Amino acid sequence: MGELVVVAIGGNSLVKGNEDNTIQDQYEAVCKIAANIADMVEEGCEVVVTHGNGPQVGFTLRRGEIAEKVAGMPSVPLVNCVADTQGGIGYQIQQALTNEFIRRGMKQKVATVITQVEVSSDDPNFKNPSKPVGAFFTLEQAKKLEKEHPDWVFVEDSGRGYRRVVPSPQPIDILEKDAIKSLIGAGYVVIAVGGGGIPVVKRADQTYEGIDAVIDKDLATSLLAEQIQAETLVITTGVPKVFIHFGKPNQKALDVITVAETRQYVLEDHFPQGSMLPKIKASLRFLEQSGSRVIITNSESLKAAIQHKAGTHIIHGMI
Ligand SMILES: Nc1ncnc2c1ncn2[C@@H]1O[C@H](COP(=O)(O)OP(=O)(O)O)[C@@H](O)[C@H]1O
Ligand SMILES: NC(=O)OP(=O)(O)O
Repeated sequence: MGELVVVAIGGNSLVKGNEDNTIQDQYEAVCKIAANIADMVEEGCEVVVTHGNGPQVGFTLRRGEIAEKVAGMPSVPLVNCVADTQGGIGYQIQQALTNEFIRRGMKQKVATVITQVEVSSDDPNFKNPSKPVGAFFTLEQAKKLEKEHPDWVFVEDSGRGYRRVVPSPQPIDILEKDAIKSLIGAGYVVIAVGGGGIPVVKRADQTYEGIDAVIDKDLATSLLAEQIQAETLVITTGVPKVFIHFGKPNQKALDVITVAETRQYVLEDHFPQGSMLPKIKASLRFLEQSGSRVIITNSESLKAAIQHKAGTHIIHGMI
C-alpha cells in the first residue's frame, strides 16, 4: 500500500474569470489538475481528492435568486446549492481523472462520494458570516448591492475585491468516512467532501437535516485526512509556496517549516484571514491530531512536491 495522501483543490483555482466563467472553462482547469493527480498515483500514492466551491456555490445561489425574481421560481436553499456544486464539480473531476487513467493505460478506478459533514446549530459562526462566495465586486458595486439586498454582507477578500459572505461553521464529523475508507481499501481514487461537505445538523431524534452554510474546505479536508488516518495532506492553491511578508518587497518563500515555526508565523500575522490563514489552521490541526506532513503548493507542482522537490512542507520537527 502506498502513502495515503489527501489532496485539496481550491475552488478559485477552477475558475478563470468572474461570473463569465463557463462550465467548459472549469472542465479544462479540472483536466489539467487531473493530470497532476494522475502523476501522484503513478508515483505510488493512494489519493483522496477534495475540492472547494467558493466561487461556484455563490454563482449557483445567485442563479436561483435571479430565477426567483424574474420567473417566480422557488428559491434554492444554500445547503442545496452546496450539494449541487459538490455533485457538479465531483462529476467533472471524476470524468477527467477516469479519462486521464484510460489515456495512460492505468486500471485505476474513481468514485465520488456525496459527503455530509456534521456541524453544530449553536456554532457562533452562524451569527457571523465569514465565508466569501461567488463573484468579486468593486467597493462601489458591493455598496450598491448591499443597498438592494439588505440581508447581504460583503467583505474585502485578500486584496482581490469584495465578496458576499455566508456562515461557515466548524466541521465536527464526516458522516460518510467509513464509505470513503472502504473505497480506498478497494483501490479507488476517491473524491469526497466537495465544497467542504454538505452541512448537516443532528436532530434530537439522532436523524440529520441540512443547514444553510458553506464549510471551509481546508478545515473539512483536514478533518477527513485525520478520520481516514492519512499520512499526508496536500493543499493546492494559486501559489507554489507559502510566503512570509507576502506581497511585500521582502517576501520570502518557505520550503520546510516546523509546527512551532508555523504557529509563530501565525502570531506574527503573516497569513490573511480570508485566504492563507484557513489553510495554515487546517494544516496545524491535521498535524496536531494525527498527520505526518502537510504540503501547500500549486497543482502544477504536485508530483515534485510529493518527491520533496517543491512546495512548502510543514512537519513536526527538523530531523
Ligand atoms: N502568506 C501567504 N503566502 C502565500 N500566499 C498567500 C499568502 N497570503 C495570502 N496569499 C494568497 O492566498 C491565496 C490562497 O487563498 P484562496 O485563493 O482564497 O484559496 P483557494 O485556492 O483555496 O481558493 C494564494 O493564492 C495567495 O494569492
Ligand atoms: N468551501 C470552500 O472552502 O471553498 P473554496 O476553497 O473554494 O473557498
